[in-house]
Amino acid sequence: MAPQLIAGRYRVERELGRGGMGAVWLCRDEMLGREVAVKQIGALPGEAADLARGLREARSSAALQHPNVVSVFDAVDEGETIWLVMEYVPSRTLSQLAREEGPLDPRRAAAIGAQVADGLALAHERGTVHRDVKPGNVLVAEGDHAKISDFGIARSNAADEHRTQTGLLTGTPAYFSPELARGAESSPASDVWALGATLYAAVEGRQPYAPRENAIATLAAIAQESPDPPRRAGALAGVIGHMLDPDPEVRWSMAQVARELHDVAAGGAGVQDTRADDDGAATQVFPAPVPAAAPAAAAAASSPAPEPEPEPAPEPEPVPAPAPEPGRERQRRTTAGWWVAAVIVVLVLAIGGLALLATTGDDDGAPSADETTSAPSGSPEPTEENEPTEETSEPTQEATEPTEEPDDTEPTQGASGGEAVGLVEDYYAVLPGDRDAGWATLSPSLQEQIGRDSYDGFWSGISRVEIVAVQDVGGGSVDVTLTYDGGSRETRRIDVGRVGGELRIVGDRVV
Ligand SMILES: Nc1ncnc2c1ncn2[C@@H]1O[C@H](COP(=O)(O)OP(=O)(O)OP(=O)(O)O)[C@@H](O)[C@H]1O
Repeated sequence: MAPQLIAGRYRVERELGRGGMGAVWLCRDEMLGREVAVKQIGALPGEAADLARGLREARSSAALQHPNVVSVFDAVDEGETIWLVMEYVPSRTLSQLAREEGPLDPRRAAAIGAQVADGLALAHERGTVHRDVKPGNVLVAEGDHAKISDFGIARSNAADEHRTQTGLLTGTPAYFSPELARGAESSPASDVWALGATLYAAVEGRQPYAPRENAIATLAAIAQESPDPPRRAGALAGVIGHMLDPDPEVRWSMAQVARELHDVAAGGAGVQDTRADDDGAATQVFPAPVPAAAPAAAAAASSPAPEPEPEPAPEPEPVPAPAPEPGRERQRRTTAGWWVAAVIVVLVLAIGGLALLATTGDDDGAPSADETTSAPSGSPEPTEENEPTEETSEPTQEATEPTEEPDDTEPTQGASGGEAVGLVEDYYAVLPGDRDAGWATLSPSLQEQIGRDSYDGFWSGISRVEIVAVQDVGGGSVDVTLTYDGGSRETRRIDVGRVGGELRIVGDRVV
């Protein structure tokens, strides 16, 4: 039965939804006169102490103020029940969105993912791991403003992880990384995997690992096999590939993920996923299709996410990898042997006294409670029927990418090689610190293509950019090789011209 007044202060207005741990209520905070979302967390058998510790950490996560993180205002302990008081976000979860609208356009998914990655990157910087990143925990509000929720079960890095004191395993198996599935502790890298799996599900309309008969079988599959390469991810494919790197040591950091997602969201062509397999051969597990005409966005220089075409278009096919085919990595992991599954089973039985508590809210594609108004699903795994269908129209990259044709609405005159090199050096010298100055270096039509929000979003995730090499390639164009934050490196072709007599950057793409 619905409570009426929680903690003597929060007046219940209606139920917002239910997850594996309990209900979430829309309440009015009578003290502060504002609406809040209050989540009920039932104590698990023998877990009171652990829960209390988790809640202390939830309180400390209230200090995590970020526009893309659902704020936690309070945690109220009322004996058997604990209430988490959060910012109310009128929204749909990402899983609801995908279910209602079909698989997302890759650039839209990248834009949502970039915001979530921004929030998670800050959490990681502060030493907090989310531990339950999944589509059901991504709240998407008006204008696709995304927030990651459920930091309530997050723990600081030092704390006990997915395994609780009595051995219950918390989290959502479908979004477990391979190392977690093998029994490792959660880490920032496992959050990166989970966000990769979340974006995969958003664009593909299915989870990276098809639901199995039970959670342990799902974990075994994750531990042993690579997911099928995404087929609809377009420019997002390479980023997802890096996020789903089976090796947590090599997997990108959340900060790098954020940067790359902003770039794709802003129209960038995306990265190739070229990682070496055991033979040292480059294996494109998830190649990013790069249409010949794609202009690629610039360090933010790119067009905003195009609107999806109304007409269905054929699915973009992954670019064939040169030598070893995408299935190779999958095969290598599969042949690692069934012992992995056995280890998982033994581990779970040993630590858990048979208990495996897997949160299974709408994250897995199951209908959310606010759609079904039913009790939380007792089914350990979601059903395929609840996944977004694949029939939904998906614009091809070719259809949605802006072309490289010069913008004839903006008369430009060429620049000399020296002028172009000088302008590019000046441009990167002011970034990322002075975004206004950087922005002013772009021609008006490039500014219009990119959008100031995307530009700021891209550069706000970077603390240092350095020019490694710069080369005049003629015609007012310059190839510049950059490193971001001393890590990721890319080469961009920057086109410079005179607009109204002033030197400006008129084009930019990854080469
Ligand atoms: N801060 C919030 N503002 C608005 N709605 C929310 C908020 N938090 C949760 N909800 C709604 O309540 C539903 C249930 O949330 P909850 O966090 O319990 O689900 P879950 O993440 O699927 O479950 P679990 O806790 O098992 O991971 C969500 O699907 C969402 O629709």
